[in-house]
Amino acid sequence: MTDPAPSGPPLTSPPDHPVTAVLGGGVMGETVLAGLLRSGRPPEAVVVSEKDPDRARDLEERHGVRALRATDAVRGAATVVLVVKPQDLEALLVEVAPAMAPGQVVVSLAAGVGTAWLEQRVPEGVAVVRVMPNTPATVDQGMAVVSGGASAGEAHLAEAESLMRGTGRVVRVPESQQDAATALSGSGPAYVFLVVEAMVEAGVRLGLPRPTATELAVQTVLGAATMVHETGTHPALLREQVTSPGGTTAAALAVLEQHGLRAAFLDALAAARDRSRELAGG
Ligand SMILES: NC(=O)C1=CN([C@@H]2O[C@H](COP(=O)(O)OP(=O)(O)OC[C@H]3O[C@@H](n4cnc5c(N)ncnc54)[C@H](OP(=O)(O)O)[C@@H]3O)[C@@H](O)[C@H]2O)C=CC1
Ligand SMILES: O=C(O)[C@@H]1CCC=N1
Repeated sequence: MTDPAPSGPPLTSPPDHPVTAVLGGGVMGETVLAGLLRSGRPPEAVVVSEKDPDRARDLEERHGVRALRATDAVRGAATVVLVVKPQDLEALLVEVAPAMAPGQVVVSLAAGVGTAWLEQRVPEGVAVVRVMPNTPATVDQGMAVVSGGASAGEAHLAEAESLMRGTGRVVRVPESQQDAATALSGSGPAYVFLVVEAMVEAGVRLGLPRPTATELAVQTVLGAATMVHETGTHPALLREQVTSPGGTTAAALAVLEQHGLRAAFLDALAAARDRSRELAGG
C-alpha cells in the first residue's frame, strides 16, 4: 500500500482505557471516532488510520487523536474497527492481519460483509462482530444493529455495543437479518432526507419562502417521528388522526398512493437488501 498516514510512536494503552483503532476515517469512521470521544474515551485511547494523508492530518487536528499506519494502529489495540468501503476490505485485511493478535476483537461496519468471510481473514483467536450503524450517530440519534461471529462471546458483543451506545440506540439481531437492517436503518436516513428535500421543494412551489418551507418540513418530520417514538401508537392510527374526512390530508394521501409510495418503499428496501448481499461478494 502507498504511504497512508503519519506514523507515530508505538501505542501504549492508558490505564483503564484499552486502545480502539478505527481503520478508515471517512464519513462513518469519523462518526464512530467522534462518538467515542463524546462518550468519554480519552483521545489517547483512540487511533485512526486513513489512506488520504490530508484527511488523516485533518482528523488529528480536529479530534486530537493520532493517525497511524494501519498496521501500527492495529498493534497494541484491543479493538479494531473496520470502516472502509466493502470493496477495500480485502486489501486492508491482507495488510493488517499479520499485526493482529489473539484476544483482539474486530468490529466491522462494512455493509454486506459477513462474519464468516471476516473470520477467514483474521488470525485464530481474534473475535469478529458485525455492526450496521447509521449517520444520525453524529447527533447521538444513531441506530446500530449488532451480530456476533462464530467466535464472538458476550464480552465481544458488549464491546461492540459500547462503541456505538454513546451515539444512539443499539440492538442485537441474528446475522441473517443484517442485510434487511442495512436496507432499513443503515440506508434509511437517506430516504428521510429525500422526503424532507421533496417537502421543502413542494412548499417552495406553493409560494412559501425557502427558509420557512425548510423550518416547517424539518419540524414536521421531527415532530411526527417523536410522536411515533413517544406514544408507541401505530403510525396508521396517528395518520388517521390527521386525516379529516373530505379534508386536505385525504386529498394528499390519495395522490401519494396513486404514485405508488408504499410499493416504491417495498421495492427500494428490497434493492438495498440485494445490493448489501452483492457487496459481500466484493
Ligand atoms: N456512510 C454511511 O451512512 C454508512 C456506512 N457504512 C459502512 O461504513 C464503511 C465506510 O463507509 P463511508 O464512511 O461512507 O465511506 P468513505 O469512503 O467516506 O470512508 C472510507 C475511508 O476509508 C479510507 N480507506 C480505504 N482503504 C483504506 C486503508 N487501507 N487504510 C486506511 N483507510 C482506508 C478511504 O480512503 P479513499 O477514499 O482514499 O479510498 C476513505 O477515506 C462502508 O463499509 C459502509 O458500508 C455503514 C453504515 C452507514
Ligand atoms: O450506502 C451504503 O452502502 C452504506 C451502507 C448503509 C448506508 N450507507
